[in-house]
Amino acid sequence: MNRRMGVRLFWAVLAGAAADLAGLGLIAAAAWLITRAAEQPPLAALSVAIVATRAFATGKGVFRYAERLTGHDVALRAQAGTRERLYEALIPPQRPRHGGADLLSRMVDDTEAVQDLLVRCLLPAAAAAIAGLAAVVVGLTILPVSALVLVAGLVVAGVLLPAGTAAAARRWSARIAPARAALAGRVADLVHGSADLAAYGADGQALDRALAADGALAALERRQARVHAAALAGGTLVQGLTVAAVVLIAQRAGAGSVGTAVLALTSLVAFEPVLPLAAAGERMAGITAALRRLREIRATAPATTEPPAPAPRPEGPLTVEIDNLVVRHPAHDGDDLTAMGDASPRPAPGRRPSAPGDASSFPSPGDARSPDSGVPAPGGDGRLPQSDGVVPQAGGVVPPVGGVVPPVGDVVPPAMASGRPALDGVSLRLTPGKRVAIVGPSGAGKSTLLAALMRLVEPESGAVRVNGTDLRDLSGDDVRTLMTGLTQDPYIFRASLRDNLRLAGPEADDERLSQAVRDARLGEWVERTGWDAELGEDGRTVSGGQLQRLALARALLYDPPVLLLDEPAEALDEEAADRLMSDLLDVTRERTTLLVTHRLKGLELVDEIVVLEEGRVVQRGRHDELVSVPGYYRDLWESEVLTRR
Ligand SMILES: Nc1ncnc2c1ncn2[C@@H]1O[C@H](COP(=O)(O)OP(=O)(O)OP(=O)(O)O)[C@@H](O)[C@H]1O
Repeated sequence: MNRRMGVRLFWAVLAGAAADLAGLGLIAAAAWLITRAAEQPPLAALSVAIVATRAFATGKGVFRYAERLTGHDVALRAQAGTRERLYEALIPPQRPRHGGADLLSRMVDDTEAVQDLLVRCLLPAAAAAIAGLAAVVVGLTILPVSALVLVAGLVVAGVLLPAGTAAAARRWSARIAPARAALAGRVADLVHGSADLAAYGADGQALDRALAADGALAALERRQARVHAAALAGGTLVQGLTVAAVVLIAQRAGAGSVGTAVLALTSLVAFEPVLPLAAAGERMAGITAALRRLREIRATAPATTEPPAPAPRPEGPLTVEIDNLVVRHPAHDGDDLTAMGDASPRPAPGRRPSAPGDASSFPSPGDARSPDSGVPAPGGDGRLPQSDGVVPQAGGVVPPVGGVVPPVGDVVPPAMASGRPALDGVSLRLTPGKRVAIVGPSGAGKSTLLAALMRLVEPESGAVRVNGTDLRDLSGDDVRTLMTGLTQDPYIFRASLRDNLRLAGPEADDERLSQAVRDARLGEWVERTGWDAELGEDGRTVSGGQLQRLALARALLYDPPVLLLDEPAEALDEEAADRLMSDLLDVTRERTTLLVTHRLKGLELVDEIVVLEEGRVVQRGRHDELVSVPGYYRDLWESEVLTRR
């Protein structure tokens, strides 16, 4: 917290304490006034008390207003600052350790905890301490022994009870938080997976599971609410007992009716700001947990390290040299997203689970590729599945809720399981205008190579250089200005078609936009749909093929010096995919391009084909050379020719 915030907080505490003191003064003055008036003294003897009562009554309202204003001002500023720091922490490429629902709840609920910490805990506690102290001082001046009783009561209600509720809440939240996370995961599954659940008739089961999670959470919360009610009742009981004790002591000590009334009412009012502290203690447990979760996110190390003084961005025609590159993905600790019912956004419509002939696009760093579970190919012949776009599923098994259907067919064992690097000594040279295609079975490391080029993963050894400058010396943003393209699971925003495209070219005029959609073979659809048509969130109103082409149009519009394309024809039917690939090879002529693909048709036009297997280059050359020698490429080519017949 900076100095300015500290000063604001100080004023808020002062205003809160002044309001409580005014309340105390009001009761004390009123009590004195009423009891003294009963003795019928001359009016002049009451005038000070009358003025004081008025002043305290007005002051209480004014100070309370000032406290609310300054307190909320500080709290909202602190919350905004926390959100800002959280967003900043999320900007650099990171391993996605948290599911979408979890992250959203951290961004909304956990940052609100900062507001509660100030408004519901720290400010009231500070104000209550000052008011309590003042009440004790009043007691000390009238009857010191009554002040001791008051101190005891205030300590029980203001310290012991809140400590007890905080401890109980910690115990409860240890049980409630997982139950809440389980419910959030189930609900996210229902929302994002509704189409799949309906398709496999699994919606009833999923709904039952969500209802069971809801029931479990409700039962825990009911029990917690009982503890909460007991704590509140306990506070009121302590208040009553303390006041009764003070009255008894005052009477026994012969404090007189005025003194007794002042002591009793002062004690009663001193508890007013103290009693809510039991609830604050309970909230405190949730707040500390929320702050810990926020720190956890902020402490997550970025996937790559930015250089302290980035080198200038290389200009002109670019030559990219990949030199003996080794990349190893970090092991995932703890967050098993699929097992937890990962609530991350569903794959784009039309996307299928990773399967042979169907690579998912290049990953965000740390993307846990659960599809690559190493399920062996039926018959182990490494053949491609039929190319009608239907992915065979093992025995027609209903996909696990929140999980992924295991792929069948041509996959290499996951790098994680075998401890091998995802890329193991890959070298490649991309000169200006050269087009290179990367092919290989699922899990071979193709997407990892593109991620390394976009500086989304850190190489273990080797280097990627652009015009001689190591990517590690450039800022990540600069690298992604030079080399980018069709990303993994492209996202379509809830915005017009034009705005969705403009994301990649805010300055682009209509002609450039039209050219990009024509190049992505989307012209007809755009004409039919209209540039101003609103597209749904996550592309829910467009087909898988349209989404893919729209993303491709975006990449073409951005027009980076080195164009990276990860399975641009994914999710298209064979005819459309062939057309798209042929157009793509047309528009990328003379453009430095790295193309990851499982479709070999048209690759005779590229300058070099690199075959990756288990992170290593196993074949490289031109199409004609590769089909003339036995190996993965020729097998793939033959199976493609067979399936086209
Ligand atoms: N974020 C990650 N964390 C851990 N392992 C990963 C991660 N991303 C990929 N891997 C592993 O690295 C290896 C290469 O994965 P990569 O996604 O690069 O393969 P790919 O050839 O692009 O596969 P596909 O064709 O299915 O997209 C695989 O074994 C995969 O399990």
